[in-house]
Amino acid sequence: MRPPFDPTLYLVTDTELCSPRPVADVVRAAVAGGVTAVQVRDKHASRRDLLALTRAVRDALADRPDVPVVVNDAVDVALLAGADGVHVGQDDLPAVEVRALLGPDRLLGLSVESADDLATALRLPPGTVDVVGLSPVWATPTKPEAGPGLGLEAVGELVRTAHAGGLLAVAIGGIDAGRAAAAAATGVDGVCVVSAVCAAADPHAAAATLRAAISPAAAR
Ligand SMILES: Cc1ncc(COP(=O)(O)OP(=O)(O)O)c(N)n1
Ligand SMILES: Cc1ncsc1CCOP(=O)(O)O
Ligand SMILES: [Mg+2]
Repeated sequence: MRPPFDPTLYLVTDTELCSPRPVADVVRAAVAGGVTAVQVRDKHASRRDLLALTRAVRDALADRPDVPVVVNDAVDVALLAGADGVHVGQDDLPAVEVRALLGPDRLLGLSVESADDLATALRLPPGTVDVVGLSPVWATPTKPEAGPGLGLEAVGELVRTAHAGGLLAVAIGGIDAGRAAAAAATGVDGVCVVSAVCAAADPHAAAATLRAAISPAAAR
């Protein structure tokens, strides 16, 4: 059985943007502010360092078992760290093979950059993928190679198709406090942020502001 997964406010970490603060400290503050899921992402870390980073984040959330920790790209690290799942993109290991390594009890996220990507994801064996990351909603300096944004209308269409196929959908790319409500209004199950929290002077306050923008009634 998969762990509970509430992606309402999904933090994807960036070690450089968190610096000089330890990533685990930023994550802990952001979760206290309303982040509901965390993805450990460090494109410059060795596998060894990514493993240590993931363990540090898990330890920092030891009292928050309700907040899943997902590893970006590295299924080996996710398994070794006992993480709740892994997120892969179109150029990473194929989702079916990652699922075979992960087993049935962990979450698998897959990036979707087009209607074709989504159609391919929906043809995978049932239970392969849990959530698609619609990417990017807006162009973003955090990942310039992600290219131009899909736009809100296209994201809304992808969300409807993902839901019809039984998948959760989250939106990522260029989402900040000013855009979070519009991104959430597409019908996504959650919004993902990197710089809006990792580069914030006060990650707790940044998360609380995002959370209030996304789900005003549920805001703490
Ligand atoms: C939730 C979520 N969606 C999309 C991405 C992007 O993944 P990918 O395309 O593999 O790019 P990198 O993050 O590996 O640079 C994501 N990480 N999370
Ligand atoms: C990892 C990733 N995948 C698509 S866009 C992106 C980065 C999003 O960063 P930000 O929230 O700072 O725009
Ligand atoms: Mg990737």
